[in-house]
Amino acid sequence: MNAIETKAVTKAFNLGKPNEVRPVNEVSISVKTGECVLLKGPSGSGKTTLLTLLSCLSKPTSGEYLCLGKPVSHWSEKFLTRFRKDHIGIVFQHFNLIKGFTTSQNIGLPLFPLGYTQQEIDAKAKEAAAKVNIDHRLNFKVDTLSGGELQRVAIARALVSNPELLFADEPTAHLDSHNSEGVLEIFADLKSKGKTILMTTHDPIVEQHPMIDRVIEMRDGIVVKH
Ligand SMILES: Nc1ncnc2c1ncn2[C@@H]1O[C@H](COP(=O)(O)OP(=O)(O)OP(=O)(O)O)[C@@H](O)[C@H]1O
Repeated sequence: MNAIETKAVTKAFNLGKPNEVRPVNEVSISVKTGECVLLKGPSGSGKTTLLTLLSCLSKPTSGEYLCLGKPVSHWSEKFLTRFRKDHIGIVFQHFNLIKGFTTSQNIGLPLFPLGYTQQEIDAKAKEAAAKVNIDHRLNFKVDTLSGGELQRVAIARALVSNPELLFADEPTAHLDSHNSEGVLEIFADLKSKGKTILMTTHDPIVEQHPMIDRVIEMRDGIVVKH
């Protein structure tokens, strides 16, 4: 089964205006359940925009997206948000953590709408933090953490709800080689448990990792290798 399937998906900004751009232009790709796929391409080629669409954070301007077999491109924001919380984990390029909140609170955020008690949320946040070696900072406000620590908090938050689909935008960008290897081990372990992973990277350590099944390459909003 395909976890991800897009049919001529386009994302346009400033539609119909002189400054219209199409960072994603009629992209048709598929990713099978359990695959680990790397999304590559030069800066500005549309990788983050495509990742944002695939992770159900935005809707395509045209085309169709089937996520875990569901026609999500036709859904309302409300359904899309619920679907994302139930099934999708996202590691953002710029982390998107909440300042003033602790590591534990940030990691636990995706669990709030899912009906867990505060005790359960704290326990799951601690477990996810331990996986990426950030459990010694659970009660620190994220404002005080280093770039590499913030990246690990962002990864723990993506893992905390045990999602079937994991999207990661440059997940090792701010990590030293030891922590990069650690993150890749976690991703490899998730893959061995049947999770589907799609990530962007410019990091050769990621590109050469044996868990990568396939590379999708983008140029100027178009998929040039699939
Ligand atoms: N909201 C927006 N409005 C207008 N243009 C946008 C918007 N979002 C993205 N773009 C443009 O789309 C293009 C692709 O951006 P995107 O961030 O997807 O590229 P990328 O391949 O992820 O780049 P990088 O490797 O540098 O992160 C860029 O030229 C960007 O300026």
